[in-house]
Amino acid sequence: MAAINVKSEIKPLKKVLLHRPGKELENLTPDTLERLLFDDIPFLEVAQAEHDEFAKVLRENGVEVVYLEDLMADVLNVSDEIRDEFLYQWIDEAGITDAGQVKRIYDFMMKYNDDKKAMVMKSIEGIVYNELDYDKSGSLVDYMTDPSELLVDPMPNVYFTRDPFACIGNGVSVNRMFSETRNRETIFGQYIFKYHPDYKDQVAQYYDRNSKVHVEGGDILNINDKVLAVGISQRTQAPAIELLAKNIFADKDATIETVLAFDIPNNRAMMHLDTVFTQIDYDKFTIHPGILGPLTVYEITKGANEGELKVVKVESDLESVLAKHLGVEKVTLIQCGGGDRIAAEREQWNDGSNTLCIAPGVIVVYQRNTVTNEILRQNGIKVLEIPSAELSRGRGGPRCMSMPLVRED
Ligand SMILES: NC(=[NH2+])NCCC[C@H](N)C(=O)O
Repeated sequence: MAAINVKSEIKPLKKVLLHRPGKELENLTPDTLERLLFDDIPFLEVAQAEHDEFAKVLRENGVEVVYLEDLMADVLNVSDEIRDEFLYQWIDEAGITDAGQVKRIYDFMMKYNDDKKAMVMKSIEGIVYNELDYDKSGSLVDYMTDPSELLVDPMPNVYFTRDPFACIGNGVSVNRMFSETRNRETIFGQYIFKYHPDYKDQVAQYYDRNSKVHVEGGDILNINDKVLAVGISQRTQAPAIELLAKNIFADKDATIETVLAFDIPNNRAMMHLDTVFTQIDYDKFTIHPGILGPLTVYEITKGANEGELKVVKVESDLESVLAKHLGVEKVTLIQCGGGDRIAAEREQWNDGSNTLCIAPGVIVVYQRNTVTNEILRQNGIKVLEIPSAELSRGRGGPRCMSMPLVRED
């Protein structure tokens, strides 16, 4: 099978990419929460235990779990040139411009040279100024920097591996993110798909992280081998969807014929398409009641001439659009929180609609969404619960915390 193969949201999951949260979470402070897109500071030990449970449930159900930090360590072990290219790019994108500081950070990171995984984890964790060895007497910049300050920001959202890049068919979209903090995460995607021996020269690339417009993986849903759905959301812009569609259509090997752009509300509770609905079976979805009702969807196909698009606006409802494109008579939409507004809003906030489907009718969910989980069971879905007191503080659920690399066809 191809190195990347993801042509649905529900077919048996064979291989998935995760990141086990590390000390980057301990570099969150009340002042940085908003900028770093967290709502609270998770207790690391418990978050890690919860995450290990997530990986365990996946493995027990036949899924191969690979970690971003291991793939990146392999990449940095390929050659010293690649390692240096990464380190300097990572330092640059952390906003370090002073040549003296660049050198000190580089030298500091090279202490991890014998343990590339530790180097990767440190690059995610961030660096406090006083961790570096330095002699202030040579630099005004150093005198003016508070030693207890974070010189390099942490990347606390890396455990949401769904977003910085996204597998589409046999290719990948290496994204340009909505926020500066998350844009640094896409460096990992760039290096893994360019240099990792398992992926190098084998994976079509449908988006460039240097693009000016943003798209995030949480908005990208592989409906089937012919149809891709993308949310127009807080995180994903219309011009980015056009670019993505053009690049996919230009790939002779890609099977996708239609890109559906769903116009969803632009707010944090519904930041991505996958925070409002996820597919859980051939004809079933969990959804946030907030998007029920009339919905505008744009059907994008190839235009008359090479490189052009045809866009048709469809005013419809979610059920009809999904049924049409899935080729089923009817789809069942299972509402987060049932019919109860307070339960719906609470459980939606804790990612009750953000499930990871590992086989038709089998999903991984957060245990805390008790109302929604019970309703899912009543609908015949096999619900695998994972603990979620700490992981949920980052506002992402099992789908956000995973990037499928291979699903069965
Ligand atoms: N696919 C998702 N819904 N991801 C959720 C990501 C949450 C993350 N804290 C952010 O704000 O970016």
